Amino acid sequence: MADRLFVPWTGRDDGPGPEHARWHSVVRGWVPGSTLPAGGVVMVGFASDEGVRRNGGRVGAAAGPAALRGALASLGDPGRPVFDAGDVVVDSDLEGGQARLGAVVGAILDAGGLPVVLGGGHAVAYGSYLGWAGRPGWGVLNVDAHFDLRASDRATSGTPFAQMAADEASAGRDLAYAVAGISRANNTRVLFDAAERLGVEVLLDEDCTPATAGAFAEEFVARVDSVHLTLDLDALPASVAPGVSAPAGFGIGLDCVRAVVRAVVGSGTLGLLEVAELNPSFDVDGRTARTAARLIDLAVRA
Ligand SMILES: N=CN[C@@H](CCC(=O)O)C(=O)O
Ligand SMILES: [Mn+2]
Ligand SMILES: [Mn+2]
Repeated sequence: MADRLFVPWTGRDDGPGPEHARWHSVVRGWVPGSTLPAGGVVMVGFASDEGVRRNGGRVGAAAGPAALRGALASLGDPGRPVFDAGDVVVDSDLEGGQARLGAVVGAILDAGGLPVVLGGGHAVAYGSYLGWAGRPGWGVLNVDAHFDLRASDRATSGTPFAQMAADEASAGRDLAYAVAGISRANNTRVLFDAAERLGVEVLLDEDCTPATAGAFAEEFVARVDSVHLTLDLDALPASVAPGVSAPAGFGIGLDCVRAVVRAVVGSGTLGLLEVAELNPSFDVDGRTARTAARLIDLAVRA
């Protein structure tokens, strides 16, 4: 399937002039290989739910990037240059899509930009990783009810961090991976064992408060130079984020997720922001998309 180029955004229009500016009026198209101004943010969508399908989940996340753009569009001007590189569109060739996403992310990093990756099922994370793999000092901080460390002979939405760990091990490195929001009940012993074997730092959902989540993120950022921050929306309570494949029975408070985002942004180590698992077909009144849009806005607002 052909990838989608930038399409100009639309949204509420209160009149001309910078005082009325919103995301939709300031976002510009961006093509890999071109330059970026200082502080440039580049969004790229990963329109894919093939990994969710392979993982036995509820498909629909391929429509996530469009819903995220729709929810961002009418928020006020974020105050820094924002660009949109369009969507990597994936059919059954998930691996090909991940490779294409990696190439776009790598080009954004080469241009000095901050990639903001709009998922897509959580298989998006391995595609983003392919963009930073081999660059020194990177690590991945996941906010998720699930480890996504499944052993499998092919990529799914449940395998991205196992794939990263395997690639890093092949290159003689350890993957710096921490995850906040883990549900003890929704991950089997096999997955906890895999996490322990890989030295993954874990903060359970039941232990998350804004203070513990913020401190957990601060500890992680202290040991890396650049953070791939990936937000799986199923970490949030189902009432806040119904629009996902696997809604949470408990979930962690939005204030905990905000504490993580603030800690990473405040440390100056945010290297890549990613939102995963938005499934608009299960959303209620766009609340999951709106929440995700505010988290993106929180992370990039000047
Ligand atoms: N991204 C995938 N995450 C979960 C899905 C769990 C579920 O569907 O219950 C996983 O594989 O563990
Ligand atoms: Mn996940
Ligand atoms: Mn999850």
